[in-house]
Amino acid sequence: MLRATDLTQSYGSEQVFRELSLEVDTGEVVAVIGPSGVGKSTLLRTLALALAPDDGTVTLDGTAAWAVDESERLSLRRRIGMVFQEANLFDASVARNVEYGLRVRRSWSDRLRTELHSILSSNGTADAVYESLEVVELADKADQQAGSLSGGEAQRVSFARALAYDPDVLLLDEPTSDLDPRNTAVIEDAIDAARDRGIGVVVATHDMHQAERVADRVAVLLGDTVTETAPTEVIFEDPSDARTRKFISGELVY
Ligand SMILES: Nc1ncnc2c1ncn2[C@@H]1O[C@H](COP(=O)(O)OP(=O)(O)OP(=O)(O)O)[C@@H](O)[C@H]1O
Repeated sequence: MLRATDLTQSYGSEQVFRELSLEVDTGEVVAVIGPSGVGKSTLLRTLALALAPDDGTVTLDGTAAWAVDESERLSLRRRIGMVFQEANLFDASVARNVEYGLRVRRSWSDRLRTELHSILSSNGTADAVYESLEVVELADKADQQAGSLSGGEAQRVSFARALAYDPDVLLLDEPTSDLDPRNTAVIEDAIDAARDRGIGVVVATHDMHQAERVADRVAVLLGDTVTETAPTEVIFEDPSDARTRKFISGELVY
């Protein structure tokens, strides 16, 4: 569904990666693993259409994002949700924060506005808000102020907001890097739930165990490109690329 082909990306004269290809299908979880600073965040921002690649294409359902005009690209971008390493919540209730995902979506078109109007209850809180909060096991905190949450809970709310946004593709940039095992497990279950909803998920993580737990396929980003992409068990049990093998076995590879 989301397909990146032969991407090259730089900041000024500093090339981050070259000729990198990656795709994620409906209802599939792809993990991108690689050492710190290798370019995982840059790749996700490129897939999110927030950064134009120097070269290569990003297509969503066959539409090449950088070959269409800006308004069409914006509508492609709106089908992509993102969760960052740090939660970024407003000074409002948990429910309002999640509802924001719906509101953003609602502002897109009159058709959607009409559809969402029908699911919004009289006090302006949608069932979808609670459904999303249930996925991250926080429905009981819907009325609590976001500022009173722990860091892990706040990150779970960010995830719920991304789900309420109802994206076709969800990009997760180190979503659990600051979290304890309990909060990490909730987020990983939520990744499963996203997959069950048919969302294509790309998760960048430096945690190989996490990749092993959540991903259907793994792409290994080493040096300046993806050395190997394969089903998760192949990457961890029988990778074909020598550099992938070294990285998986814990050797430092840059
Ligand atoms: N906005 C920017 N301007 C210039 N250079 C940048 C910018 N963002 C990232 N870089 C550089 O690009 C390279 C890749 O960074 P990126 O954040 O994509 O890597 P990463 O794999 O996500 O790292 P980490 O796992 O530590 O978050 C790094 O050398 C970084 O310093």
